[in-house]
Amino acid sequence: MTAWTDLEIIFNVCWSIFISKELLILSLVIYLIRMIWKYQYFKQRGIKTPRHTFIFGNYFDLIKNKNESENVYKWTLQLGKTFGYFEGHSPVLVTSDLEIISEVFIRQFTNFSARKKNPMEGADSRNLNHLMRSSKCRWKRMRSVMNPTFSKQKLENMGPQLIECIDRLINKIKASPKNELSITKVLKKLTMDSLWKCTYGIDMNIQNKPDNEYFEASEKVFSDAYKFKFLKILSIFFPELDPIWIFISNLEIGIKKWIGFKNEPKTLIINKFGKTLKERISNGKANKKDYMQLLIDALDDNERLIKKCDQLNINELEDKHLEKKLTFNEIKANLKMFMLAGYESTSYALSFCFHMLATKKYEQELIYNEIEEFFIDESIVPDIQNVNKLPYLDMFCKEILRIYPISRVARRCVKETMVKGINMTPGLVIRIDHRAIHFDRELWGPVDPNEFFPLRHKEKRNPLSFLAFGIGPRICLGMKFALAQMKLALVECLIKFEIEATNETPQILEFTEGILRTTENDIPILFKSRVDFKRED
Ligand code: HEM
Repeated sequence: MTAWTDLEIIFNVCWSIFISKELLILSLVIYLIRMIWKYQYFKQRGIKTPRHTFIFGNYFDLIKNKNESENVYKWTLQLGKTFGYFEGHSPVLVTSDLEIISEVFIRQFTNFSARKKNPMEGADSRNLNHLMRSSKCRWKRMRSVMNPTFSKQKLENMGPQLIECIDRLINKIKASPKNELSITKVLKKLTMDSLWKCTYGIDMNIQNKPDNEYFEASEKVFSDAYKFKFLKILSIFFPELDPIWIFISNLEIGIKKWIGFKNEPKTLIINKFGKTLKERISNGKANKKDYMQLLIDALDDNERLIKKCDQLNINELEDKHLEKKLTFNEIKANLKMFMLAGYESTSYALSFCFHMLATKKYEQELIYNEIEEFFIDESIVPDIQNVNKLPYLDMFCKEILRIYPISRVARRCVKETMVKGINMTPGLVIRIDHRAIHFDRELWGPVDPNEFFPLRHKEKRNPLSFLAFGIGPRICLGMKFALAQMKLALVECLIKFEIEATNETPQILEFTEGILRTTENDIPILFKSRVDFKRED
């Protein structure tokens, strides 16, 4: 009802100021007819949908209990591997059919080079839209600049900084009362500290700063994603009017700032990066080879040249014609994106690992024995390369991400095409039901996929069956860094501590979904100093 009331107000204002009543009524009628026609999208293609309502589509069923993945999976069980639903009147095709996934994400990638977006994000080519939100040649240009971020050599160089950050975590554990810690927040600080140090070359020491303004702002970006926001909802139900919603949102931010409210978290973060960036540029070519330097080396404010490259056809774009350049604003936006993409996801993956080690002691024993055997010689200390030589640990981390996938994987069609007999048109979102794939008996059996069983990764599986980091050219850019950090932190902690559950540690994790799929509550863990780690002199 309120949505209608607000629309009425907007229409009334437009009415009295700009346009005639008749024109407005005609526009409204055309809009409603278009909406009715849009609801035919899947019917015209012979694709099943759950029952939906006018205007809202399936949106409220989708976000019910803040658990989108489970709701989507329930639809898969009812409707089969491929079906459609509506967010407002925007169609979303859900699939766990590997043939369709392979076409969309790999073979026909250029027709699906965009991600699912919130209408409030504006056009993919908007100046402040970063790698995650860009598409076509703009995405390719940005990705080609960032691809070397975690090359083998660069990752090796990051090793000592990463270890320094993990040492801070160990000191935090040692200093905690009764060695008991709620780990989620602590690990978020670890992963943020590491990203600042390893990829931006700045030692923020966030782990030892209780109220770091920047950390709090980043946390707020994620927690805000769970909050009901009227403008966001309107933009989902009436995406064609997004310029209006974006304008109102910017106006709201502007007014808040003007009357002295603290900066909105995203603005605070981007300003911080703008300042850091200017400092690094004015210091001349710093002797650094990190992510920030990669972006700075690509800095070019010849926007005309850059935008010309973005207009090219991605299918015909050869590497030699690709301008590996970024504007100042793009660099700022990407610095912000990279931190948000990296810290929360890795910290939750690590939290789930600690929870598993605390609640399944035999898993801890298996990993500990592997570590003890590998590092028995005192001259070998854990580093970013050798932690990759522990096969059980590797399988353990992958199994964690199989049973607890953190991030959704979806694409948006940018060019009309046929996929497995389905006509897909620009704007259609194709979303993978990763819950269905990660728990598919044919792909992950014979041991019950509902069981936590790392050894299942020993067998060669279909490469499309593990989707924790996505697939195809837009696969997670930070995958190697995330895994290295997880393994190094686990090895360092297991050498020093036995990990145990406390009376408050939940046996089963309860999930909630905003930008990522995470746990609602923090996870308390007991770290008991280890006395049995043996090394040969
Ligand atoms: C365990 C930790 C992580 C998980 C589970 C994860 C998962 C994902 C997933 C599922 C995607 C979407 C891929 C697709 O659409 O095919 C993604 C994209 C991305 N991730 Fe991660 N990620 C993690 C850590 C990181 C880290 C540490 C960084 C950076 C430091 C990072 C940076 C990115 C970026 C930049 C993209 C966008 C790539 C593009 O659009 O081209 N991620 N991640």
